[in-house]
Amino acid sequence: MSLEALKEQAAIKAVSYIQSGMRVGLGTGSTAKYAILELARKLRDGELTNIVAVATSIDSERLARENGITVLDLDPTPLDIAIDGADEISPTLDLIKGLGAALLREKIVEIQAKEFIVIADHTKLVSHLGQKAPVPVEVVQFGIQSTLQRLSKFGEPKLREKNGELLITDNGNFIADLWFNHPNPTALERDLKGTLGVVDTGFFLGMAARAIVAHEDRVEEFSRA
Ligand SMILES: O=C[C@H](O)[C@H](O)[C@H](O)COP(=O)(O)O
Repeated sequence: MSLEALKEQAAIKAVSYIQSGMRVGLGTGSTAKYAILELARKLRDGELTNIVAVATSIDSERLARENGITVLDLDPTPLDIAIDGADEISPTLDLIKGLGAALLREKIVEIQAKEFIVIADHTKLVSHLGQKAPVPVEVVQFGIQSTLQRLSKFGEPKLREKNGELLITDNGNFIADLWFNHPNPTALERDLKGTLGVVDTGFFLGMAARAIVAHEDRVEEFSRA
């Protein structure tokens, strides 16, 4: 089965947790896209009604609206559920996110969800964070070389590019992908957040309540202990 099919399977399972009347956080990326499309299908087919959503990126907001989902701005009311992909999922459901550059809005939305469900194909499972991916760090544009120098204390930061230009996030910032070799993501997250010029990081620690991961032969589901 293709990876795309696995992503779709995980997304469809996650959307089965959405009930009519819920406020839903919509993720960003190639896996979250399938959750948005499945939610839209259920609304169209009348399997769900009275759903409002908040999106974690301009792209996801556009996709949701184009498919008939009502998207509101985030306000302080809790969301019932948020569904999103991840770049790495540890055995304790800690995550690295942001290889799609949406980490800041994702964190702002998903922290407000009563239940955050992470969805993925099996290639995202790792034994420890940083095994396969750098942690994306959102940094302000001003003084970028100074911020990169401060970040180099923690690993090797590299400014992300897209189409030959520096990538600019939905929030007008840069992304520095930081390859790190640090045994304790909680301590690293604290240090990174305390670094001048850093807005936020792609560490999502203690946030996901449930993971739905599609393998070739089964869809595995596990909850935070
Ligand atoms: O910034 C992007 C997000 O954190 C994505 O959810 C993450 O990168 C996973 O994306 P994908 O499902 O495309 O692998």
